Amino acid sequence: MIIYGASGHAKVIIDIIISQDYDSIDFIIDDDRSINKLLDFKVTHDLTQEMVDQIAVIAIGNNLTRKVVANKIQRLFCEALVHKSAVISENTEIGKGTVIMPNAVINSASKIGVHCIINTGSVIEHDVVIDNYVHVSPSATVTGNVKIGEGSHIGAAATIIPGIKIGKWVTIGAGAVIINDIPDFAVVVGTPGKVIKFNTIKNE
Ligand SMILES: CC(=O)SCCNC(=O)CCNC(=O)[C@H](O)C(C)(C)COP(=O)(O)OP(=O)(O)OC[C@H]1O[C@@H](n2cnc3c(N)ncnc32)[C@H](O)[C@@H]1OP(=O)(O)O
Repeated sequence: MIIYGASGHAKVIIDIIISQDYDSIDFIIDDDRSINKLLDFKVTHDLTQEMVDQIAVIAIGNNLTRKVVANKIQRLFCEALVHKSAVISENTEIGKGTVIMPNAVINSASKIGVHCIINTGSVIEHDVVIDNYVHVSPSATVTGNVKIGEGSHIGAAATIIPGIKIGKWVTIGAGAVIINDIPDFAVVVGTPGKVIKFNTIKNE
């Protein structure tokens, strides 16, 4: 397997891979030539012929950058990587390249897109629909029947009450409690959550 991005996020992905004995970590690749090592792994900077048939995961925390890289490299991406301590209903759909961190819970009939991050200890309740490139941060709670649009970031320990629709490329601040639908690109903080500004996302 190839890990794209020698980041802190990559370190957690390495733990997931080791926790499940999924596959060996064959290469870690990063554009930044000043990074030569991540934990005990060598970091390389150029794609070589021997990497061509390797499945890949993108270890980049920024949602837009993850989307740009996924579209650019057009590789065969791995099935969802799930830490062994995560609890996932069998009645879920989870897209390729998505990573599920330790102690996350995903309940029945939820659907999660490609290249998402479902971070440590977060809860995705039943019948939730999460679009591609979303990040649900540590300890966030997404309750039943919530929908989250592409590229949105749900901050650490935020709570979204049932049935709410979060637009695309939204940022929900850490600790916010979301009780109303949120428009595309909004940045929302507080309890109850209020829109304070809008993200400018180019080339989404
Ligand atoms: C494994 C990992 O580490 S995953 C990483 C998870 N990351 C997170 O959860 C981070 C979530 N990000 C936040 O909460 C950020 O504060 C954001 C994105 C909401 C806002 O960040 P910025 O755009 O830089 O806004 P900025 O810091 O200038 O704050 C703007 C205003 O909102 C307030 N504010 C910012 N964040 C919050 C928050 N979480 N809750 C309440 N108020 C907040 C600020 O106090 C400020 O108020 P003021 O204008 O009255 O002074």
